[in-house]
Order: sequence, then structure tokens, then C-alpha cells
Amino acid sequence: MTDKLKVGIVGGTGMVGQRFVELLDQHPWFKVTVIAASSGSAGKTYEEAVSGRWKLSTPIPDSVKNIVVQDASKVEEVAAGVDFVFCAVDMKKNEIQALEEAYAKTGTPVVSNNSAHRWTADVPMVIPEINPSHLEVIAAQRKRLGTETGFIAVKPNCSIQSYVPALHALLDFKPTQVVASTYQAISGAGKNFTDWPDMLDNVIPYIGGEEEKSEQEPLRIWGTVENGEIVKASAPLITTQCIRVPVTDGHMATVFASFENKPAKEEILARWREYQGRPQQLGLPSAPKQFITYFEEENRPQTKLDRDIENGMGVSVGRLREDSIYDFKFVGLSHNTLRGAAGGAVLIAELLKAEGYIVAK
Ligand SMILES: N[C@@H](CC=O)C(=O)O
Repeated sequence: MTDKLKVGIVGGTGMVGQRFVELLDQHPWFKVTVIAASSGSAGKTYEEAVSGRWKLSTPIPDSVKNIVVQDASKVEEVAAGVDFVFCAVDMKKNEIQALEEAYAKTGTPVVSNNSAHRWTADVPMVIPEINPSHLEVIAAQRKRLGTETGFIAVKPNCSIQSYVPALHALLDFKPTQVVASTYQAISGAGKNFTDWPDMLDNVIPYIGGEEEKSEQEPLRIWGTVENGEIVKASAPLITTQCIRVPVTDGHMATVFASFENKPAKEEILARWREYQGRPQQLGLPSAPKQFITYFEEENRPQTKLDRDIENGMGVSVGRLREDSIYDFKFVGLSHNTLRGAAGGAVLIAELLKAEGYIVAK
């Protein structure tokens, strides 16, 4: 490919925005041409705007240091310089909904990390390996928004990515009940230990809104497309507890599951080993070669050792065993700011491009 698509990052100075910047540097299909943020950062170079608050261990890429940050609320101006945008902003839900729709109405595709539109009936919420067919609702959404080229597509909450992929590979055994407890890294709250010293040597048993998202969003991912809308699945029944733990990156989940047709352990392991989704079939640039990796060792997956598997885009699973109350239990792990946030969104954008939904303006 010679001409890369021009990308804007709306909310480019926050932690997820920084991950977008990092992942898109040297991307084979996409090039960051615009970074937009709040009016307080507008007019500064990107390097100035993130000075003292760059949170990643890699340096700020040279390719973006001198980009002058634009005001994200000046939608027409931002949209004029890009083919599509990623959006990761920190605003009220109704403001995010309005902002993303405003971008879409300029004819600009929006790939969003925000939760604001996750339950808008004609907005696809996608894990590319699991429900790429939900992109079909974009046609209905475009009609509603009055645009031929713009639309919004969103990624789900980070925490579900540590257990939904493993369950998805077993869907034809019909999971009936799932209990998941998540152990979530502090980067999920946009923080590191310098910003949040109280998290050192500490565990907080509450993350606002997280349990509702963790229980409901999988059902939308497993939903069906009916008349241009996603209709959520009615099973399995899911209950969760979401806990903040003192690790930088990586959300772990302990999972108990029962099935209508209980599989054998070997069948489960085979499904995980063999599972491939559309990104693997298409060979998308950010797709992990192995989506689900099972560790035989009893003390794996470990957050620090395994969160970066497949460049942070793979999902690790371990400790599969029969349970005395449920059929099986296991542990899952995914990188929350890569697979669970910016990386997952970049993979959605690659799928959208490969499927012809995102094109050069
Ligand atoms: N809501 C999540 C964000 C994902 O990383 C969290 O708080 O961890």
C-alpha cells in the first residue's frame, strides 16, 4: 500500500490517546495527521501538550511531536484533515454522544473507545474476532444520521476481553451460567502509580459502573442483527465482581461456567487452540496470530509475564479444571490498554478498512 489513510485522534493527550499515538506510529495503513483535545491543549505542539503527563514507557514518536493540537470541539476543522478518527475523550455521556455524531455527520467514520454509544441500537460494538457481522448495522446508522460515509463503531469495555473470547470459542456448547471476577490494572482508570500512590499495597473492591458493563456487554457482543439493530442475546446469565488491583497494565479474570452441553476438557482446549476469527483470516496488521493462548503451567497466566502476548493483542488462559459447583473454572488475562482499548480499536479500524467501510475521502 502506498497511500496511507489520514487519521485523527480525538482525545489524543489522555492515556488511551497516547496508546493510539504509539500504535499508529509506523502503522502500515494509517498515518496520524491530526491530534485534537480540549481547548486547554489546543494550539500547543503535541510534545508540549503531553509534557509531564506522557504515561507510556516508549518515547513520544518523532512523527507526532510537532503536530499542533486542534480543538476537538471544532468538528468541521478536525474532520477536514482526516479520513477517519479514533475517539477517546473524557466528557459526560451525552456530550460524547453528540460529539461522535457530529463527527460522523461530517462524513467521517468514528472508531470509539468511549462507552457512550455502546448501547445505541444501530452502532456496532465489536471485538473483530467475535462479531464482525455486526458491522452490517452501519447501513441503518448512516441512514439515521443522514450521511453516506460517516458512522460510529465502538469497542466494548476492556474487562470483558479477558473472559469473553475464551467463552466465545465454546459458544456451541451453550454456556448457561457464568461467574467472573476481574482483577483490573490501574491504567484502566487512566492512572499510573505516580498519579495514584494510594494504590500501592492496596486493593479496592469497587470500580464504578464496571460490573454492569461486564455483565451486559457480552450479551450485546453475542447478539443478533435484526432490522438494522443489534438485539442482545438472552444467555448466558452472567454475574461479576470487578476489583482494582495494584498492577500497571493487564486485566485478569477468574471464571466459572456451566454449559447446557458440558464439553470435555480436551474439547475446550482444542477450541481455544484452534479458534480463528476474521482478523486472522484477513491477516490484518494488528491481528494476533494466536488469538487465545492456553498455558499448561499452574502459575500462568501471570499479569506481568503474559499481558504483552502477541504485542498485547492476544488473550491468555490457564488453570482450566472441573469445578464442584459449576462445570469448569479457568483464569483469563488481556492487556487492558492494548487489546482492551487502543489496540482493539485499531484492529476494528483495520477490519473496517478491509471490509470497505473506511476509505480515503
Ligand atoms: N473501565 C475500565 C477501563 C479499562 O481498562 C477500568 O476502569 O479498568
